[in-house]
Amino acid sequence: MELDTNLEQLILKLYDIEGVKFGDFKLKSGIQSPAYFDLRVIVSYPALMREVSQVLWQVSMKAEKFASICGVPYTALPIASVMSVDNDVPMLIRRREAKDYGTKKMIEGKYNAGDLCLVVEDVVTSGSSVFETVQLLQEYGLVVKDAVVLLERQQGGTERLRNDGVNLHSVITMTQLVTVLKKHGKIDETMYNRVLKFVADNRFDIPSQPAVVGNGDTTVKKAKAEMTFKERAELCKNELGRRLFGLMEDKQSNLILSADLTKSEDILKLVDIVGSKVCIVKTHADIIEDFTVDFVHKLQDLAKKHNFLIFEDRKFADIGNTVKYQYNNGLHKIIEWADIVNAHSVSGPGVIQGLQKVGLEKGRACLLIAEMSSKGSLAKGEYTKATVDMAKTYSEFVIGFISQNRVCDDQQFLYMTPGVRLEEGKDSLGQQYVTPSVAILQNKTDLIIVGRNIYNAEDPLNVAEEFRQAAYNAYLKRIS
Ligand SMILES: O=c1ccn([C@@H]2O[C@H](COP(=O)(O)O)[C@@H](O)[C@H]2O)c(=O)[nH]1
Repeated sequence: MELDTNLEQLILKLYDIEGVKFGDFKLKSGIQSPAYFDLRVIVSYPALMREVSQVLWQVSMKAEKFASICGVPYTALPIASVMSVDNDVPMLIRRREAKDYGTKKMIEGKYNAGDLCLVVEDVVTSGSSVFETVQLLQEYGLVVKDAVVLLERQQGGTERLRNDGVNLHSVITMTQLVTVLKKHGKIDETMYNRVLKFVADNRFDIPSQPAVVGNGDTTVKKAKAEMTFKERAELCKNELGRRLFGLMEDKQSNLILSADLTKSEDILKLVDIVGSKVCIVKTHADIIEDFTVDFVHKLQDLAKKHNFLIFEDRKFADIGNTVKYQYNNGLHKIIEWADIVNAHSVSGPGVIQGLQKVGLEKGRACLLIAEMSSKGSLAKGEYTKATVDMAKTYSEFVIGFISQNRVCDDQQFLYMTPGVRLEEGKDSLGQQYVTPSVAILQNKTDLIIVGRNIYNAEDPLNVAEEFRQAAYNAYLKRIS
């Protein structure tokens, strides 16, 4: 569809302020994209901010009459504020994290249960950010039927939201954007085609056919896209793995606490606080300054009390004979207390053979590191594929992967994702973060691993509960 001149001018302005860029960009999902949008920059251009708010307001006229509007944090927050003030419509603020004092409300502002609220967003790709906000508003009794977005990337967001009962009204589509920029000589034909191909090749479509998953004895048993954790337990060849699948569903938790503290007392205190919210507690024994057998016993007592498994994130990576000793002997005697350990596949299958030689008879299980969350990780492509093949060969002991994505379509395995925070971002040492919904809904992994965001929180219990809900609700949504 052709755009009117005002929208053409708006697109050119967004390009001029570098809100829209072309080249090679790594998206939060790890995918390489030829186009990148950073509309946060609009706050530095008040006239453009007003223009964007006005076009979004115009498109909101297609929505059912609403009582309030709510911007998806953060970029759409100031946009929604301008729409609210200019059009005298009340606004609600969605918090990213609950305050640990006062009301602890995640939605701020005045509203009544049953009020219709319009959601405002700057860019939609899969629709997951809009949907997270919709879900939260619904939890507070609000009703959402419509959302408006400045730029729809045409990667399936509109369809996914429609499937969730939300009509998305967009001002500009990706096709319209690149058509205008090509027409005005801002991008050439090659980039135009690259972007459109990227969009077509990277859609987050709702599965319309029953998925054909796995092979041989792990084939899906019923005509639906995704099996439940309990159903998948039946496919798992390791008893501890089966227990974990069941535990996740019984406890309604696919949250792993990464208890990366250096004093045993601090770890035990933290684990006792959040133990009821997690299905696994992950340790790094070699960072604990006062590691003792007594600490291990206390941790095991807490595991019984709160019903979670213990995962020592040892990342074995040597030849089979050496890892066998590292697992069984030494100061930490990991085999004695860790239900689960993990290994890099870099040294070949010998690492699994060495570990399973001592681990299997004790009822232990192992994860392979198929991908890492850190920037520049070499665990990708052929390495990841070879890791998956190894896991399939040793699936009596290997119950899944540490990975950022569902690295294979085999539902006997569990996919566990580190680098998860309530907001996307990174730390200063290469760690990269996605949100629980990106991990579970978009990248289709099963469990999230969270460290600093929980143990550094003033109220770890509250934050752990927030992660638990976000991750488990995302799983429920995926299987529904
Ligand atoms: O690819 C990987 C593999 C392991 N980790 C571990 O997970 C936690 C993450 O901690 P945050 O504080 O939430 O960043 C940590 O123990 C890492 O060693 C990972 O981050 N990425």
